[in-house]
Amino acid sequence: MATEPWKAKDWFVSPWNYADEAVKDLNFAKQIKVHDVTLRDGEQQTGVIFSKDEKIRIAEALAEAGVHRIEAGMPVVSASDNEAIKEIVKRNLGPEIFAFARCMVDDVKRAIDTGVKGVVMEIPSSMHLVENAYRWKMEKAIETSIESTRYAHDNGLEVVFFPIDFSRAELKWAIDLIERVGKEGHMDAVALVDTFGVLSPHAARYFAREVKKRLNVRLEAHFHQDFGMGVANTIMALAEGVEVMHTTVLGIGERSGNTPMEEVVMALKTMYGQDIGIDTTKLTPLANLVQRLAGVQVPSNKAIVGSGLYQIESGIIASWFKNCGEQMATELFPIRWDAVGQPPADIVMGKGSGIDSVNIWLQDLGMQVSDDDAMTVLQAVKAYSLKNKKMLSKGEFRDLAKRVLGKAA
Ligand SMILES: CC(=O)SCCNC(=O)CCNC(=O)[C@H](O)C(C)(C)COP(=O)(O)OP(=O)(O)OC[C@H]1O[C@@H](n2cnc3c(N)ncnc32)[C@H](O)[C@@H]1OP(=O)(O)O
Ligand SMILES: O=C(O)CCC(=O)C(=O)O
Repeated sequence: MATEPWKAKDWFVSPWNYADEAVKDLNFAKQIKVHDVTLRDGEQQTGVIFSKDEKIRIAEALAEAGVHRIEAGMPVVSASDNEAIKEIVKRNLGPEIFAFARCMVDDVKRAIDTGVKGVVMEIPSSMHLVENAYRWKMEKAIETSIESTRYAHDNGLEVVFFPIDFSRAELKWAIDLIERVGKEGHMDAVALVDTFGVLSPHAARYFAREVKKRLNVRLEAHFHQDFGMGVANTIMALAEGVEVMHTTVLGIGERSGNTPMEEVVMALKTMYGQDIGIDTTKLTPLANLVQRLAGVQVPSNKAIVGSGLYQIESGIIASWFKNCGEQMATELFPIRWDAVGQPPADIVMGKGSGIDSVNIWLQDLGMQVSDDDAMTVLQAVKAYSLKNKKMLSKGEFRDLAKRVLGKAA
């Protein structure tokens, strides 16, 4: 590892992330893999609908970014999903392709028919959800899990067992049941599932540790964002040796969504020294593609991929940028724009602008003005921005500057 891994060409994070005392209990797996669920759980975000072709386009972009595994969908949801999964398998894009299924032999048959390598198999696992939401007896959940996971395995599929609401179940009891399904049925991996995003980071470590003690299979983290904890929880689980993280592009997904891939990937790389092999320069183009095809609004300040992250309005920051230049851009941005495929930093003009911003824009227009005139323009910019509740375009700035300085437009 580099001697100062917190400060590299492309990033500058806190040195404390690497302090011996801070890292002593972190036990990351040698190879951490991304299992992308944008095409299944991501599409479960209300109102998000991907056509077959859109799913294929997203799968291609995920493959280009180096995602290790794609959950391409649930065949029973629609004929279009079924066809999309088949086509994604056929294209042999690079990542392993999995399908999602209920713990039902019929669902597994549909997965087999698509040609996928593996299947993520869901079953409710908390007593309250089984009784209240499914109105089943627990024994039914166990029997159908055993029968269907065995069927999947016997037919050549890799099985990731997916206990819905695992994080709200009585832990020891749930592990006992899962152990039984593993013995009498089959599982190659178990997902630590926080269906309702109700796990805290300290409990995520405990969760991973307790399951790891008892189940000798690969563990995978599937966390939701109801309290915004998905990223922290995923990293804490990975720090306990969990090998696979389930994420979506932009964190789209059911309710407040899933763990956003771009955030975990960049946090792992910069704050934990874990490069998991994703081409991070593809993160913003991938996010832009998914945003467009999903038709969702993404806040401009969204971590890593937001459209406004490298726009500098605040005058003080604009002065920092003037002094640091592109060379020392990580003094004011924790990650360089090109490392995540963002456009270069840009000074924009608005109510928060300062004198350096105005002088830079005036210079760009070829206007040499006195300090007093620059101040007059700055005050006019602030008034204009406040009145119109917007930033100024280059054209608006030029017209305003010429008007207040008494020059012909
Ligand atoms: C926490 C979450 O994320 S929930 C979101 C889950 N994802 C989705 O719902 C994806 C979109 N859903 C759909 O397209 C449809 O709901 C489908 C195709 C999945 C199912 O179709 P539906 O018309 O709702 O139900 P369908 O009648 O086919 O199946 C219901 C049966 O599945 C059984 N079932 C439900 N979940 C499971 C499971 N995990 N394992 C085994 N059986 C299950 C039910 O008990 C019921 O059985 P029964 O007919 O013997 O009573
Ligand atoms: O129930 C399902 O179909 C999906 C469940 C899920 O993604 C979750 O529990 O987080």
